[in-house]
Amino acid sequence: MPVTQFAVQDPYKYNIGFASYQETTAVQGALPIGSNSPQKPPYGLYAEKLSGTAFTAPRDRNLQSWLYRIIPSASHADFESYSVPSKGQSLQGATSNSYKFIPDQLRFDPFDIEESSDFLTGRRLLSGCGSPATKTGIAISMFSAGNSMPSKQAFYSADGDLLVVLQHGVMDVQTELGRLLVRPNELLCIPRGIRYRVDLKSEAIRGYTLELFEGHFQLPELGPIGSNGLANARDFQIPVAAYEEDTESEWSIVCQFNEQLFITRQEHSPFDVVAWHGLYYPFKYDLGRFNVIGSTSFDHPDPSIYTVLTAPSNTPGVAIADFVIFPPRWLVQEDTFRPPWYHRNTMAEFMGLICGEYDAKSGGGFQPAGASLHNVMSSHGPDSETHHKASNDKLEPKKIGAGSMAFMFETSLMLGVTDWGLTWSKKRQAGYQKHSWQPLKSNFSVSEHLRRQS
Ligand SMILES: O=C(O)Cc1cc(O)ccc1O
Ligand SMILES: [Fe+2]
Repeated sequence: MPVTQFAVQDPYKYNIGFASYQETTAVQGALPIGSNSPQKPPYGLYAEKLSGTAFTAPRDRNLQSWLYRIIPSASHADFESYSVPSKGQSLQGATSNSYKFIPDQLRFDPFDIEESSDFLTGRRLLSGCGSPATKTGIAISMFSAGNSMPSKQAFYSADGDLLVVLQHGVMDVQTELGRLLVRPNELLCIPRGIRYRVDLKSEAIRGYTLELFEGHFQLPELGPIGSNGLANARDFQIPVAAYEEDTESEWSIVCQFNEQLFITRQEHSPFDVVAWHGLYYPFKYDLGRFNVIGSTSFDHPDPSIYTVLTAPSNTPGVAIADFVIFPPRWLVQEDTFRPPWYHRNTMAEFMGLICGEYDAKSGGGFQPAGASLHNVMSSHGPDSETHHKASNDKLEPKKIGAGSMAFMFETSLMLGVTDWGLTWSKKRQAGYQKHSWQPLKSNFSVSEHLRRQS
């Protein structure tokens, strides 16, 4: 069900279309026509280019935007090192250097909401691989907040694109390129470098983030599915230009650079972009609009049919990160064990739950705001209870996952876990593997099988 049914209405206007060329202006005539950097841009604005790819990237991957702003972003003081005041482990305290790479299947209880935090100070690195300095890999964090970011503060990350999966609350996100309201079941993507701030439109927020240090997300190919299906390009929403004129107050800009934070100050709002055009911009997508495709005959398909976005590696068909969802859907397969099969995967699978119950893990151990990690080649699948039930269920058409939305960050990389995840957060479930799979008993009996066949 689309999030538009959600109680909090979205006051903002959007343009639409994944990877579609945009032009938007908050003041008529602010966009130069036919050129990008005229000698004198309209209204005395400064032209500034924002590159999301190398200038020379192939046309079909090239992401650039032209911003027309009141003061260039270059006008600021020196950067200084910055530590976030936080009770938990700060971004600086947990970096990729401290990852533990372990094969254990991991599951986490719902992560707490840290009321005293804001979106910036409330991010806790949980898992990842690679390094922003070499533009390789990803990082997965939990975030929670009970406060808006301080007024006159903005944040940007030089490390990579940020995918936000909001699990609770409502976020009002002011970006250089315009404003977005984000509610649970909506996905937000803020590309590398774009300045933004997060105000709360609810008492608290909580969710998951994926930082992509390399490349960008794109829609998966549809192949034989044809020209529509899964996440349709039309359903991606892009902010329209919205600026504030403030060349008096002191603003602080916090920057994440190679997992460290820096701060600089300037006497003008970073949200002064009056007009922009290009292909590099933030967007949001309502997961309720996902068009689910599935098997109408037999067998459980690979979860890749539920891919919303993929960030490809240089190896064809292999992703640095896929964002996959498990929306409500009908199961109709005949003579089929319908939950996911037992499997070992060369990709690592990090899962989270926005709401409801994940059909493959019903026993209550995988809860909204919790998580699981099944690393490279770590065996997993239905727990013994789910197996027993699904092997004996009557195979009628059945709607599963009503009111539920589970998701998976799937990556070709091995995922390390921070000490915050393993111990400090106190959310790692003891005995996950023991309770899920060790109770599985042998059902092997040749004579019983032959008896049933005769
Ligand atoms: O492990 C999981 O729950 C995720 C998953 C779901 C599915 O339908 C098939 C494979 C898979 O890894
Ligand atoms: Fe899996």
